[in-house]
Amino acid sequence: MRIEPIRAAGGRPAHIRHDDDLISAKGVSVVMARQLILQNIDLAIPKGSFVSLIGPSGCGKSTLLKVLAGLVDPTSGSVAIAGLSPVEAARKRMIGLVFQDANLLPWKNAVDNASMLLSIADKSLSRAQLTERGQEMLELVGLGDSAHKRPHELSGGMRQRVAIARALALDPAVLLMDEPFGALDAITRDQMGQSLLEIWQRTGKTIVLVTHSIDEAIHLSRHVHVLGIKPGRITESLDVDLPYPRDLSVTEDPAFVRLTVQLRTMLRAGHQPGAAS
Ligand SMILES: Nc1ncnc2c1ncn2[C@@H]1O[C@H](COP(=O)(O)OP(=O)(O)OP(=O)(O)O)[C@@H](O)[C@H]1O
Repeated sequence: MRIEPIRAAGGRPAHIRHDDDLISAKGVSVVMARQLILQNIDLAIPKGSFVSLIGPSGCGKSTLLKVLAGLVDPTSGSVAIAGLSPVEAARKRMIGLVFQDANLLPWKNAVDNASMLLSIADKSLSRAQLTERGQEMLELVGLGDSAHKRPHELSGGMRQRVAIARALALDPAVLLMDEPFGALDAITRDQMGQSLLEIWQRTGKTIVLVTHSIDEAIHLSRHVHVLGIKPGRITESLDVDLPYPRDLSVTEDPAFVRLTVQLRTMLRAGHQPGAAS
């Protein structure tokens, strides 16, 4: 993985499809247990972008992320990741996943947890190579000094950093994150968001983040897609035209406050079942 210095990132409106779209979903609907969970989702996510999905509880954000990850098949419509099906992309190690629970192996230390998926994916790597890679990823997430600590010796935020390191060790093109900071206190959550932003700018990964937090979505993302409920569908998309690099002081910027008000209004509309898109 090439790790770049932090740089400013450009962008373009979310709804315009380009050749540089890494992820595209067209007309995706999902029916589960005879319920229409997702309806006619169109998404175009440019390579290197940071996109958030936000919406009321139960609107289908996690299901949509699972569709992108190849863990749930759409009932109709299609998804492509760099022209491949999500299952093929996952097989080629192009997708990294991070969930709310870090799910670390309690008997392994941080560096072994960080290299755990890589050790399964690439049997040709020696133990020394795995350790080197795990250590490199721990440095990237700011945990270089904690390589030998076991999960019970780490805070919740530190465990999530290891989970991010574990996903990045595969050098995926896409990082799909489902409420990764949802269980953390507000200050740790802010710090984790800031770290994620720096990791994104250093690695150039394409990140899709599911979040319930309006501030987190605006602080981190280039584009925010709002989902409405019953059925789950994209009701609005918002471009966050705040320059990168961003730090937490951006939250005091009047433009940030305006965007949070705008997003809150969009979310309110999406809370009405079947509200028009
Ligand atoms: N395997 C499944 N079988 C049947 N229904 C399911 C299944 N998985 C999810 N659902 C339903 O799909 C809907 C969307 O669930 P999902 O977890 O995707 O929503 P969400 O927006 O991520 O919710 P939250 O914000 O609370 O995590 C819910 O009504 C849920 O009960």
